[in-house]
Amino acid sequence: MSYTIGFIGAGNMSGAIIGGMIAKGIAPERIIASNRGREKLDALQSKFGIRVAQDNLEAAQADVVVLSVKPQMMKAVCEALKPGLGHNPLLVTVAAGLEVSSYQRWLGDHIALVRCMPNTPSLVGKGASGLYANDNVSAAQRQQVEQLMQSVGITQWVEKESLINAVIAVAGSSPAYCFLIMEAMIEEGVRQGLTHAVAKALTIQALAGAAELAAQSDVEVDELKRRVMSPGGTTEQAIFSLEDGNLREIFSRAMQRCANRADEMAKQMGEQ
Ligand SMILES: NC(=O)C1=CN([C@@H]2O[C@H](COP(=O)(O)OP(=O)(O)OC[C@H]3O[C@@H](n4cnc5c(N)ncnc54)[C@H](O)[C@@H]3O)[C@@H](O)[C@H]2O)C=CC1
Ligand SMILES: O=C(O)[C@@H]1CCC=N1
Repeated sequence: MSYTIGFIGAGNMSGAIIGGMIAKGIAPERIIASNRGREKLDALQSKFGIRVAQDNLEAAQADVVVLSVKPQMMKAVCEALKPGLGHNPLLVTVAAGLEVSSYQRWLGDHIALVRCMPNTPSLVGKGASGLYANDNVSAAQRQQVEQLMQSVGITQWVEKESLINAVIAVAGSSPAYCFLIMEAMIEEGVRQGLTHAVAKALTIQALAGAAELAAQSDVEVDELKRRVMSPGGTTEQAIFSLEDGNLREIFSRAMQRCANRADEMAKQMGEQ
């Protein structure tokens, strides 16, 4: 793999993907990034040794161009990039709630575009990305983006664009749900007398261990849950309490709001 990768926008998500790629051994000189301010670019350059561009058009000369600005900025960024995309690179957008049709309106119907919905654990090689390709993306380009994103975690293709919103709810946004759960567990551990450091270390390892066990196990997660719940023991009291509190419904509502927001953003920005 020797093609070059340009990142337009060097914020949290680009930083996570770039960091993950470098950790996986992708040569830093193959990566070039642009950003509105210098500070984040300088930080990425000194941390990872990647190349930084003077402007977006320079980063867009790469073979694969990752569009990673906030959705609200995307139209202006794309319109300014358009004259510099004559080499017809593979475009990969990580923006939530912006549909292929919008990019085609801004950049032309011919563009080869993959919508990728990654998440920040990409930084530590544990990313989970959903991918959707428009009809102009060749089989070789599909492989290219898959290989790229698999350098920072797992990938799953979805064959209907609307399913990207479900991917946001399940994977793009979900690290934040997990951090909230961690916060709540650490707070209660401290209330019960542990130091913050001890509660934090145990919480993180318990959740990471549970995730690893689920990943390596050939039984469903409900069975893994059952194996912790000794009848008449402690765990079932906690699980009963969470079920009584309608945790499933809480998650269902939260994830619906997440996906609905992506839908709403697509409608708002699709009109631009
Ligand atoms: N943060 C996350 O966990 C995830 C974010 N995303 C998507 O990634 C995209 C970027 O999000 P974040 O990295 O979180 O935001 P961010 O705000 O950290 O990064 C965006 C970067 O774009 C730069 N920027 C703004 N206008 C620009 C312009 N005209 N030209 C060049 N750079 C410009 C900003 O200075 C900033 O550094 C969004 O579209 C978001 O939907 C997708 C999945 C997960
Ligand atoms: O909150 C957001 O809109 C972005 C998309 C998925 C994660 N962060």
